Amino acid sequence: MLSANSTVSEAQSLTQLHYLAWIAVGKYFACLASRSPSRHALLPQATQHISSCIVLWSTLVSSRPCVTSQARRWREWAKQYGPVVRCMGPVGKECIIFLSPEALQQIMVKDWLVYPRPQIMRDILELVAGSGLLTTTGDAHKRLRKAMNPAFSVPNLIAQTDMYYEPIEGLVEILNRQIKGEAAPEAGKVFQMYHWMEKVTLDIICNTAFGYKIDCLHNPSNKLAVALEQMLDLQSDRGWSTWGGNAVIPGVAHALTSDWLYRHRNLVGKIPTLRPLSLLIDLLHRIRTISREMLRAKTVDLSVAPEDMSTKKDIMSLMVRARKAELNANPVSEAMSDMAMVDQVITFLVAGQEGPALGLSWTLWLLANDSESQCRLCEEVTPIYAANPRPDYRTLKSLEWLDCVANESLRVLPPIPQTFRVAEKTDYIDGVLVPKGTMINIPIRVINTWKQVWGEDAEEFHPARWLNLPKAYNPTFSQFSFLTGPHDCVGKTMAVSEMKAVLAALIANFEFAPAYAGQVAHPAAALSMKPDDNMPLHVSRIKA
Ligand code: HEM
Repeated sequence: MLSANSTVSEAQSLTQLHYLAWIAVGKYFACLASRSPSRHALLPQATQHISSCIVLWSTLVSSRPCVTSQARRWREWAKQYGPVVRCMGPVGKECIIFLSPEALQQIMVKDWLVYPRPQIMRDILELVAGSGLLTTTGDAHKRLRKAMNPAFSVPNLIAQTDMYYEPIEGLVEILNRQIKGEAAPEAGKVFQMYHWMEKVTLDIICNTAFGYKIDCLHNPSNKLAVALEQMLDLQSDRGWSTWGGNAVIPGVAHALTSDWLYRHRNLVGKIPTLRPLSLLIDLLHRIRTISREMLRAKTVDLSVAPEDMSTKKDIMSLMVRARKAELNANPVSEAMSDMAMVDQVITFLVAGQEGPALGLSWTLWLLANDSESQCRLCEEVTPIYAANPRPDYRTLKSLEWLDCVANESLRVLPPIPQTFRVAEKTDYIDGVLVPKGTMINIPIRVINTWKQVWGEDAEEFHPARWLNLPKAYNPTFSQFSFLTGPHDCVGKTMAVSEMKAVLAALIANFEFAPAYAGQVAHPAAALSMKPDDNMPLHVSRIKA
């Protein structure tokens, strides 16, 4: 076990410290305003909040290269000191990293109610993704998850797979057209692949989650696509430190989505340090307006044509239908309100688009740098694609090498490289005392590349390792990209199936290579791991 000096404070800019001060003041007043039974408990409670904010904040917001090097440092520590790393952060706040399956089982599964997502993380997620699965915990979360699970069941995913293909065919057509338009089409063209993956996955999630065709592949100025793209840019941009810092001040997240602040956003924008906030207010308003329109259209659609209801497989239709059935059976039941439904729309938009876009971009990067694996994938998918360019769920699942490639890419470069939990009571984990209030880092990328499980080449991309798994491999804890337990990723099966459908079509049609000699990856991590350079790759047509 390691007691290390502060790992997080070194890269903080003055601006970020300014926001830390804001958080501290805000959290302190929140505690004062809270209905705490004893005023004497207020100061420790406030200090607890403040220090949690500082640890999480400084981990996520400290400059992006620092996050990457910090992850690398943690990897080194885990290698050197074993599966428990205890770090002393700013203001004496502890953050512990656990890697062993036993510890992860306790935190994520057995005692999941004792280790929720930290409040600061939920505040930020609530702002961008609405109040939903990502932000609730305990009984409220259980109820919501129960309502959502049927939408992600395998029979429903089987029925949905065909909905992926209109956007996928649109993407193949666009890449083909742009390559043909080049002076020397046979030489191919460089594309910013992350941009294209963002578009195709947004089209897919709108289709599968809401039955709503936005076709942002062909309409780059689509209002929703533009707003979501700007929102994701805000996440990894320097603006993050501004809006994230303000979002955790109590009441601010709520205010940012209010009509009043929306009407006065230009005033907010006049204060230079608050300019990203003014953009955020505008984006949140646009996304919420469009989500409300989608929900209204859906509700009308389902009430006008009840006979069509059973044919609609998108997630929102299932939810509207379930709510209707619940209200019919019991008019005074606590069915989800319209506001709550809009929040679910936003949760799925945000969570359901970015993960697959990142997973696909990193997979293409890895394949571009491993021509042997790419060739083998091309040999596997080409005959399938020639027989039927819209392979169904079961066909995609049966492709062995495609499965190896998807698993290995998600293992080596997980779209969400780390997450956090907070201990709500004092207990022992892995024989180590974890005092109440301790921040727990779940270093997904470190877990996925743990040498004790995966061997000396754990950090390298070798899809073939999935054909002959190591003895120490544990199906739940050795590839942790979707976590496990009641808060694991509800969309994991959908995400993998969607990634496979896009990859099969791309690899059957194109060859991917680095955009230039000596190209290196630029992972920029805040909450998710985005390629900082939008992943330029050289794309050429497969020769017949
Ligand atoms: C490759 C793609 C994806 C990856 C790597 C991924 C990863 C994750 C991870 C690591 C979490 C847990 C976060 C935490 O607890 O801190 C999570 C949660 C979640 N994901 Fe995904 N995800 C992906 C795709 C999707 C898709 C396609 C959807 C929906 C359509 C989705 C919806 C959600 C939701 C709603 C949660 C919250 C679950 C809960 O707390 O009950 N994700 N995801």
